[in-house]
Amino acid sequence: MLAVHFGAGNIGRGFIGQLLYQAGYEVVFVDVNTALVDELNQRKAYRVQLAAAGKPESVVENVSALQGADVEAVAQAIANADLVTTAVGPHILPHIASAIAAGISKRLATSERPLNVIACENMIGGSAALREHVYGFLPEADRALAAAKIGFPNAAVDRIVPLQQHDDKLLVMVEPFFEWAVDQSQVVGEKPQVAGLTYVDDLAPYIERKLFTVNTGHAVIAYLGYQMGYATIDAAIQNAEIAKATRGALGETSALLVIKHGFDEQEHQRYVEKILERFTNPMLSDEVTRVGRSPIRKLSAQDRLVGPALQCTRHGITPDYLGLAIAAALEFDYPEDAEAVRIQSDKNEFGWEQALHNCTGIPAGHSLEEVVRKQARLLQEWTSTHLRRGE
Ligand SMILES: NC(=O)C1=CN([C@@H]2O[C@H](COP(=O)(O)OP(=O)(O)OC[C@H]3O[C@@H](n4cnc5c(N)ncnc54)[C@H](O)[C@@H]3O)[C@@H](O)[C@H]2O)C=CC1
Ligand SMILES: O=P(O)(O)OC[C@H]1O[C@](O)(CO)[C@@H](O)[C@@H]1O
Repeated sequence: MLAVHFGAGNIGRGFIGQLLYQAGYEVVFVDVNTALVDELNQRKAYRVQLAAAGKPESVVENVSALQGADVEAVAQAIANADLVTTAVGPHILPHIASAIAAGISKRLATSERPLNVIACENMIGGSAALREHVYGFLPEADRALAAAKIGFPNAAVDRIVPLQQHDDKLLVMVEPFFEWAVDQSQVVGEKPQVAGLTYVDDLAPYIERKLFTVNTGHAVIAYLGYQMGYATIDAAIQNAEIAKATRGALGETSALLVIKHGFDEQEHQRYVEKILERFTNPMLSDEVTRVGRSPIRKLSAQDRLVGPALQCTRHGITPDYLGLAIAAALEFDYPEDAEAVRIQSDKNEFGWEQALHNCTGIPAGHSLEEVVRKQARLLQEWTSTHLRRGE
């Protein structure tokens, strides 16, 4: 069995590639990082280490890699594949679409075998979004055939894989926990059998539970932690005020999720506690600047902060703590993050309110705007007085 996986990065190697290998797939990675592609082709294997006592390791074998620019080779691999997956980042999906379309056209010309393409990204409707991009490159004649033979089931993926800094370029350290849920209603042909992959009828509750708990909680810690001078998530969450704000924000999203999806309150609270415990893992050493990366994406109306905050206001829940994190995200001035730099320059050029509207799409006069404004003042007090670490 052959799987083509776009993105040989942290999640690609540390999660999806590992599970596919364990399920018996030969995995061909596609990446634009030449050093990574060369190393994978030279060694045909890499190590995955668990961030747990004793750092247990396993080896992923039977792997190789293609350069993303080699569209002909990538298309040929897709034509032969049994499964295609991605973990490149939401903003990269449009850039891999033409190669996937070329592969689909090649495949449809010679075979009737169904194929599923699963985007494993932190976004709602990732595979559906990729499908739109791919269809933009498919010739008219292939679209009807593709609709019957090529599935794009949406997925939710959860495993914390921080930035890697090892002498061994391929080694990847991951947390023990993982969850991969796929919408089975969109699968064509036989469902790929991968241990650790769970098929669900309705993905919405899974992805919202994950995005509005793991990613919301993480974002709250990252943006408040950055403001208060912490380098890593596990250090930041030790701060009592940050811990309180994180629990507060997850209290707001929990109330929303329980109303929206009918989750059992106690069971959901156990899920929240498990997530909070994952954030404290000192072996992950996960930088707040990684977790806070791309703040414009993270502040967008559907994403982990503004998404639940807007929905909270519609359900009578005041999103004070989410508002605090939104205010902190607007202050994330990490110079190596292009989106952070853009927000700061927008604030300078157009003012705080306009920058808030530009990033979040919160309509002028919306009650959430007032909540964020109030929390921005609170944040200023925090950071200018006793809470900035080391002062
Ligand atoms: N790291 C984590 O803990 C988790 C990440 N995710 C999601 O997984 C996705 C990937 O994240 P990471 O693995 O952390 O990022 P990463 O930066 O480690 O990996 C992304 C890889 O994609 C490659 N890439 C970039 N442009 C490409 C192109 N045009 N064609 C092929 N490959 C290309 C990069 O060279 C890199 O190797 C994101 O959507 C992220 O939100 C989801 C759950 C957990
Ligand atoms: O990968 P993104 O969307 O930039 O956000 C970082 C977040 O995603 C994760 O990498 C994985 O869920 C988390 O560690 C963090 O909440």
